[in-house]
Amino acid sequence: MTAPSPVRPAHGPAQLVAVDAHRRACLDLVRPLAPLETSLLEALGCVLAEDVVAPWPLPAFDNSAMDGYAVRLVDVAGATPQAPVRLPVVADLAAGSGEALRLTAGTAVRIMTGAPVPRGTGAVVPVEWTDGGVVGVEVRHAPTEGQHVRRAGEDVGAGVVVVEAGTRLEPRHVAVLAAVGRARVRIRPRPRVVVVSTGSEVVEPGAALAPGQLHDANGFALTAAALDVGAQAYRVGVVRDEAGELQRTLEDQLVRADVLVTSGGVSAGAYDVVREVLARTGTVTFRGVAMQPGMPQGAGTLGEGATPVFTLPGNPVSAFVSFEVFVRPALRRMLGEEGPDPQRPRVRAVATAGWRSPAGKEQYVRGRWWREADGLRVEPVSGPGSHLVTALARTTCLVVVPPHVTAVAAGDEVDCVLLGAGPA
Ligand SMILES: Nc1nc2c(c(=O)[nH]1)N[C@H]1C(S)=C(S)[C@@H](COP(=O)(O)OP(=O)(O)OC[C@H]3O[C@@H](n4cnc5c(N)ncnc54)[C@H](O)[C@@H]3O)O[C@H]1N2
Ligand code: MOO
Repeated sequence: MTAPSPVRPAHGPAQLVAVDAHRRACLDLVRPLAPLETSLLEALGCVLAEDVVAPWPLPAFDNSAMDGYAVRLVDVAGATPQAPVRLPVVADLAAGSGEALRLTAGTAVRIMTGAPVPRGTGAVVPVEWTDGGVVGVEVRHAPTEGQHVRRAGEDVGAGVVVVEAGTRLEPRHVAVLAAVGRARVRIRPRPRVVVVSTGSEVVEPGAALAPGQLHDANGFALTAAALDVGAQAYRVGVVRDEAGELQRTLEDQLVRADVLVTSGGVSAGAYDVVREVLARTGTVTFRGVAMQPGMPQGAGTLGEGATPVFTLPGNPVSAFVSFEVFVRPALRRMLGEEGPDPQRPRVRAVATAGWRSPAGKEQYVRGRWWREADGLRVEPVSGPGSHLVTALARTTCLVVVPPHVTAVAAGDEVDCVLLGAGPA
C-alpha cells in the first residue's frame, strides 16, 4: 500500500463545473482517427471516409428477370392458351454466360434468371407461360415490350455516389459496396480503448470473495460499453491501489491505446491512486462535475503521443453514467461520427412517480420507459445511490434532471436518453 495521497480534491460545491463544459473538454482531447483502407467486413460498423461511386452501371448488362425464353415481340404477338405459338429453341443461356447472341426472327432462346439477354430480345416469356420445351417451345401468352428484362443501368448509372462519406456502415451498406465491386474501402478505424479498473478490494468475477472484496463490475461494463459504441476495446485486469503498479500499467498500455479509460481512485480517499499518479503528470485535470452520479472526473492526456485519458469514478453506476455522458461522445468523435447519437434518442416522457434531485447538479436517474396511447411514460428503477448496481439491468433510459430542478413530481414531463433498448 502506498502512503496516503498528498493530492486533495478541489471541488467544493462552488467549484463544480457544468456537465457540458466537461463534455466539451473531453471532446477537445480527441480527433477523428486518420482514415485507412480495409476489407468490407472489417469495415462494418465503421464510418466511411470516402464517397463510394458505382464505377459502371448496375445492372452492367441487360439480363433476364425470369427463367424462360427470350423472344421477339412480333413472333409471339398473338399467343394465347388456345392458339399457342411454336418457336424453335436455338440456344440455351445460363446465368454467367458471356455469349454474345443475336435473336433471329422466328426463334427463341432458353434463358435463366440473370443471364444476359440476346440482342434483339423484345421480352422474356416465363417458363410457366410455355410447355418448357428444350428443342422447341410452345408460347401460350404474349408478353409486353421489355417484360421480364432488367435493363443495364436501371439500378444506378456509372459515376453515381452509392454510399456517402460519413455513413456508418451497416450490413445494408456492405451489400451495396460489394455489389459495385469494392473489395476494400476507406474508413475511420475503430479507436483502441484500454480499460483499467483500480482498487485493491476489486477482484475478477469468478474469484471467491475475501472479506471486504467485490467483483470488477466496472472493467467489464466499460469495456462492453466501448465495444457497443464501435470501438476496439481491451480490458486490463484490476490494478491494486499502488501508485507504481498503476503507473507501470498505464505506461505499458500506451502502445496499444488510442484512449485510456480508468475507473476508481479519483475522489478524496487516502489511496486514490489514479488521481495521485496522473495529477503528477500535469496533463490530466481532475475536477468535480455538477452531476449526480459521476461527480469526480478527470480528463487529459498521457505519454509522448498525448493519448487521451478519461478517469471515471469507481462507484459502478457513476462509472456507467460517466461513460455515457463523456466517453461515448468522445469515442463517437474518434470514429468520425457527427451530430446526435442515433443510438441514444432523447425524448420527453411523463414521470409516473416523483423523486428529489440535488440543487445545482444535473441528475441522471435510471429509468424504465414505455409507450402509452398519448405518449411516453417513465418510472425510476432505483434510488440515487451510485453503488446500487443491479438496477442497471432494469434501466432502459437515463432521465436527465436539470441542475435548477430539485424535485420531480408524478405527472411532470422529463427528458430521457434512451439506451438503445426498446420499451420495457
Ligand atoms: N470524502 C469524499 N468521499 C467521496 C467523495 C467525495 O467527494 N469526498 N466522492 C464520492 C463519490 S460521489 C464517488 S462517485 C466516489 C468516487 O470514488 P473513486 O473514484 O475514488 O472510487 P473508489 O473510491 O475507488 O471506489 C468507489 C466505490 O466503488 C467501488 N468500486 C471501485 N471500483 C470498482 C469496480 N471496478 N467494480 C465495482 N465496484 C468498484 C469501490 O469498492 C467503492 O465502493 O467517491 C465517493 N467518496
Ligand atoms: O459522483 Mo458519485 O457518482 O455521486 O457516487
